[in-house]
Amino acid sequence: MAVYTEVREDDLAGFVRGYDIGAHLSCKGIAEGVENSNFLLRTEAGTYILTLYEKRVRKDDLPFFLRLMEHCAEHGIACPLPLKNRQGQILGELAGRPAAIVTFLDGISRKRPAVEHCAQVGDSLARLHNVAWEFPMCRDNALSIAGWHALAATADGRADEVREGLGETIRDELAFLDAAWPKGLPHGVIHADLFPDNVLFLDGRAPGLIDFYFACNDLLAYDLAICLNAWCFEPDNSYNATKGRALISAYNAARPLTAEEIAALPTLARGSALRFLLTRLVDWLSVPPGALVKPHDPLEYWRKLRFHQTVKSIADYGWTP
Ligand SMILES: Nc1ncnc2c1ncn2[C@@H]1O[C@H](COP(=O)(O)OP(=O)(O)OP(=O)(O)O)[C@@H](O)[C@H]1O
Ligand SMILES: N[C@@H](CCO)C(=O)O
Repeated sequence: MAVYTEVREDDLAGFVRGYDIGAHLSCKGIAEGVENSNFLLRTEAGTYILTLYEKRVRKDDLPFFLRLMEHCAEHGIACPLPLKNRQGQILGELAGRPAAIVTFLDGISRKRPAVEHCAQVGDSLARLHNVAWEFPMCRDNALSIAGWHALAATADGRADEVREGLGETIRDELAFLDAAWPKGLPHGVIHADLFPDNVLFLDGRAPGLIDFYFACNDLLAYDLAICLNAWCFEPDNSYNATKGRALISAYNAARPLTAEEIAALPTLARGSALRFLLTRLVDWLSVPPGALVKPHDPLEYWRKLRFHQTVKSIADYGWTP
């Protein structure tokens, strides 16, 4: 359930009056998502998403996320466009929280993506990178290699509660990545969380991309590695090379990978697997007994990591240049 902040009817009406979208007709909490409070807002002018940003999102980062969505939407990416209020601002305040209204995207997310969905995501990710290249603002990735050490320290001593030997695996992998992490690859703005629940498919148009709240500046091919992990494994954790080929080849067609990126992909995939293993592990260990929120399984990413540790080159992902 992702409605943490309740909004009083009169506060909502006042907030909506600040925009040129007519009076509000209904406003319903959205159950999906875990970070922020999201509402489906219907007004006389149409349907929108109202988001109240909760504690995990730093207020200082919000202009980056919202301006990035605006930049991408204005450059042809199917993503939410933040609305400007009557003062020309895209960020306001409601019920004591920073709040924004963005356009609603039609479409449905695919829990079990097919090969064609992987191809569409590869294409959309590359187009996003091409367009975000010119975005003038910057935000460091707090969840890149330096951040993984901090996360590992947070879970220190307790990883083995989840699986025996997990603590040692994490330490060894960090040591490997410290030595092997590539330098000098093309970098720019990345989405950094383009999982199936953040992509809305609709026949006849490019998929809609949402949830830009991890976006940051980092290696572009690292974003592809995140998608490889999120889209190309089956529920039994086996890697699907047909999906991998579709994803990488569609990405490469819209933004050709450099030889250095191709060589680095297995290392980037290991880093990405470790990143989600660590954030999931920290969340898993911090859930109080009896809590309603069901955290994501960290071991899913431990299994993915083990697969990437066996990969010799990009050909093992089903694609060759
Ligand atoms: N612009 C949009 N158009 C249509 N639906 C949207 C839009 N934005 C959000 N949603 C819906 O709201 C849900 C939650 O949104 P979002 O993923 O941004 O939330 P979150 O709290 O940041 O979640 P998390 O980080 O856990 O994925 C989405 O799964 C989707 O169903
Ligand atoms: N996509 C992340 C959750 C944060 O949005 C995960 O699956 O671990």
